Amino acid sequence: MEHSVPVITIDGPSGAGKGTVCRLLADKLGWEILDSGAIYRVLALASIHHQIEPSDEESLIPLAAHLDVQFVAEQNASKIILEGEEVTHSIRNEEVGGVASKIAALPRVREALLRRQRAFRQSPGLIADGRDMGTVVFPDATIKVFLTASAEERANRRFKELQGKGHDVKIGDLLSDIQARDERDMNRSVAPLVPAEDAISIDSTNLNAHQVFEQLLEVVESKLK
Ligand SMILES: Nc1ncnc2c1ncn2[C@@H]1O[C@H](COP(=O)(O)OP(=O)(O)O)[C@@H](O)[C@H]1O
Ligand SMILES: Nc1ccn([C@@H]2O[C@H](COP(=O)(O)OP(=O)(O)O)[C@@H](O)[C@H]2O)c(=O)n1
Repeated sequence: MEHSVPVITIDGPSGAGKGTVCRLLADKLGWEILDSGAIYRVLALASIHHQIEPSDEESLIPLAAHLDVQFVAEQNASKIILEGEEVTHSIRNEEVGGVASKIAALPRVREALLRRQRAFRQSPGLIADGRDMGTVVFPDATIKVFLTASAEERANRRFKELQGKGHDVKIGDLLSDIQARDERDMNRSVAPLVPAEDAISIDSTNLNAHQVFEQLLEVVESKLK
């Protein structure tokens, strides 16, 4: 049965600019956002707090199924609360990203998070950011986008972002973290990072965020007409 609430999926690797373009599009259309990566990151942080190893699928499944997380909408962003504690910023480091991508390779953990992700589909529409939004979570999405950029450019973007926040980071370390995460995300057996067959691909290596948004908006406006 066709779902009446439209979804735009934006999948791609770390640092491609998905979050940035999702926010611009959500502002423009007045739609909700699903940051699915944040759910995997919150689960990763919860596993660290509870001292559960990323390979311990049996313990991670109930943790995923009962994850006590809230996304509280604020004016410009959304605040993320895990077990009563604000984790909006603490989930954003590379350690948590690395654990998230290990946990995300476990099929039954992904399964346990499916319903929670689909519940974000609410009127007037949803923009879903992740790795498998168009392939697995919302296969019937109205518009599917696969956003990429070279690994070097993505590492460079993260470098600038983290430096801007006062973190002492090395670009070489960021590049190897990104490459390790790409490798795991693309080669896992379940919901690997691949473009959906019906996705539109955009390579943002030589485009700024505004140019990517303009390209996307053209596609969206012609499809939603
Ligand atoms: N097209 C672009 N060109 C340059 N920098 C970008 C572009 N899109 C996003 N950025 C910056 O790159 C970093 C990563 O973007 P983000 O949206 O978080 O990527 P993702 O959600 O795909 O991991 C951020 O600091 C963001 O401001
Ligand atoms: N839909 C999704 C979203 C994230 N993930 C996993 O969660 C990790 C963190 O996702 P993220 O979107 O926050 O990562 P960044 O792109 O922000 O670096 C990814 O490396 C994936 O392994 C996933 O498997 N499926």
